[in-house]
Amino acid sequence: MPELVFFSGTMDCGKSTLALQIEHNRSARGLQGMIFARNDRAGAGKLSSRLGLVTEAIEVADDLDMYAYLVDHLSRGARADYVIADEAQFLSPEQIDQLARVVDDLGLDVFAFGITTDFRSKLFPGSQRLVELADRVEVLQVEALCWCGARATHNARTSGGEMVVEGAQVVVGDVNQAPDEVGYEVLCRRHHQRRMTAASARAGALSPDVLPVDTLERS
Ligand SMILES: Nc1ncnc2c1ncn2[C@@H]1O[C@H](COP(=O)(O)OP(=O)(O)O)[C@@H](O)[C@H]1O
Ligand SMILES: Cc1cn([C@H]2C[C@H](O)[C@@H](COP(=O)(O)O)O2)c(=O)[nH]c1=O
Repeated sequence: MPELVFFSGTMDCGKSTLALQIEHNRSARGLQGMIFARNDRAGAGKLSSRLGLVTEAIEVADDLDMYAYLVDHLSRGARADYVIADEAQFLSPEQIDQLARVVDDLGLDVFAFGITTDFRSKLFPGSQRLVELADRVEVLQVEALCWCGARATHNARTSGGEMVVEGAQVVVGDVNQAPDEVGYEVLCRRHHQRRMTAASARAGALSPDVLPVDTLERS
């Protein structure tokens, strides 16, 4: 049975790498994928991984009907055996419905990859719809880690190393940015709730006025 699968995780946990591996394994067996992406850091029309691999993709615009696009592609005699959608958190709920229809009406597997929550730990609308509709939600097995060593479960947006909680939901960016730039850092829930990034924890540990993290966490 074809499926809609949502591979979800924090930033930097290997989602795009897995998307490229699925694409590689299937195309090595002669299958033809339709690859969609939106707002990839490598630029429009790309699906890229931090491991350095990149492939061409259809850039999903706000008004793209993904189901109609596939129907048109197939009716022109072109092939599509499966669908990959990276950065799926940026798709609209309507576009996720279209992907579900691709599974149900066209009989294709759809593999969607994305982060579930934003920097304020609120669901992206596209991810919410994926959780509602997916046949399976798969959490990636390689754990991204918080600076404290715990499994990272949340995405923080940082400015000058400090966590920020105000701003637009969508700001394309990366982890490990220079400290003076807006970037992202993955954290465990405890440190996301306490707004403690690696930089602020380090600063706290250096300040004689601040209790060590261990003491804070026992209180
Ligand atoms: N130099 C490296 N050596 C080994 N693995 C790396 C290296 N750089 C990045 N990675 C791996 O790549 C992962 C990020 O992959 P990527 O597919 O870009 O993540 P995502 O799409 O989830 O943001 C990291 O979690 C890490 O496992
Ligand atoms: C948390 C959060 C992230 N983003 C952006 C930042 C990146 O461009 C992508 C995530 O890409 P990745 O391949 O999973 O690293 O999402 C955003 O726009 N808003 C946020 O709150």
